Amino acid sequence: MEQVMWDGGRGTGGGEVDEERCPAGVIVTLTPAQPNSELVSICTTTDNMNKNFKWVERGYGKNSIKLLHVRRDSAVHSIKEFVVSTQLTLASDKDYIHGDNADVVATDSQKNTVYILAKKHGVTSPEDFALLLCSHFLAKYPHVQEVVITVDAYPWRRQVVEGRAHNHSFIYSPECLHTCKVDQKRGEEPLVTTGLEGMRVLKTTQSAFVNFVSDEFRTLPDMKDRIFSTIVSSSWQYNKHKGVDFGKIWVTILKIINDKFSGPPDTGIFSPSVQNTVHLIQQAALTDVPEISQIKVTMPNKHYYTVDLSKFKEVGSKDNNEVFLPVDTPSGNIMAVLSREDPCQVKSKL
Ligand SMILES: O=c1[nH]c(=O)c2[nH]c(=O)[nH]c2[nH]1
Repeated sequence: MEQVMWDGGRGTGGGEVDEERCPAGVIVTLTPAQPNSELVSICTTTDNMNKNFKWVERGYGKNSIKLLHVRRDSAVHSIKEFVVSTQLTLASDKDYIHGDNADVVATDSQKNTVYILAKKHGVTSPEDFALLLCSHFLAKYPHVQEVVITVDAYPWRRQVVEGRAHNHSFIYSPECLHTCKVDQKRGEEPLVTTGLEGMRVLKTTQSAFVNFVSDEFRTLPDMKDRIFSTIVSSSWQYNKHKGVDFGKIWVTILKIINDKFSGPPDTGIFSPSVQNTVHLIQQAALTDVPEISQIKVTMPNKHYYTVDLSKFKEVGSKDNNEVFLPVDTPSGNIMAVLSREDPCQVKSKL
């Protein structure tokens, strides 16, 4: 679609079409003048998209569709609370170019589909529900070219009361969120990406950062023993989707992150840098989980600075390694994406 930003109202009293500046054969929409701003008009062509332009991406859907599903097939109930977003890309672009809605599956209908499929098929993992939605939209609407579904799962856990798992009571345990995205193009296999977000952890020792660039810009001293705190986010791509136990793999990767950050309970694990901890996690995940082809890990370095108490007589003579100032921003931001050199090698082993 060709849009020409045009100041047609300037100096004309507003709202009048300037024939010279807006070429013939175009529809002119005059937007009302904003207070204290110049009148801006938009010229929209009725022809096909300007040949000088091409689509990079287009799609439409409903975001943040909230859903609680309760399984009640016995006295023991189970719940899943999801926030689902849908996005369809149609084979034709006539909706964008001409405003022709004949092929448009309304975002409202997309939202209804989420509830209807949850009722008909139930809900197991976020990934399986996203895969179900993708295959439904592609099968039902032959003119849909691509479907992208994202699901964020809320961290509900069954309550334990008097040492026993409760039949129908749950507690919100926001240790971290389970997210996922499934992207399926017509005629292709779905690409499943799972994520883990917002896992805030802190350890009080077994972390150092020394021997980094020393020049006129450096003020940070070598730190042989420091607090290490971060909010881990991670996402990994699957190289298959059939027969995968997504829930089990999510727990496996959560455990790897915990193991490589915390280490054994008595001794911990030494971290010479956030970068190295990120890499240890990625290496272990790609080694232990053959179903994934790559993994991204992001670890902001949430700084805790030692408070300078040296001027205070009562405590000044003693080293302070107990009282710290938590610093919200800025934080260091360390990330890496690690992939298999040859994803086919692992596929053949599966
Ligand atoms: O583990 C760290 N990596 C860095 O790159 C860095 N930079 C910094 O100021 N502190 C740290 N810590």
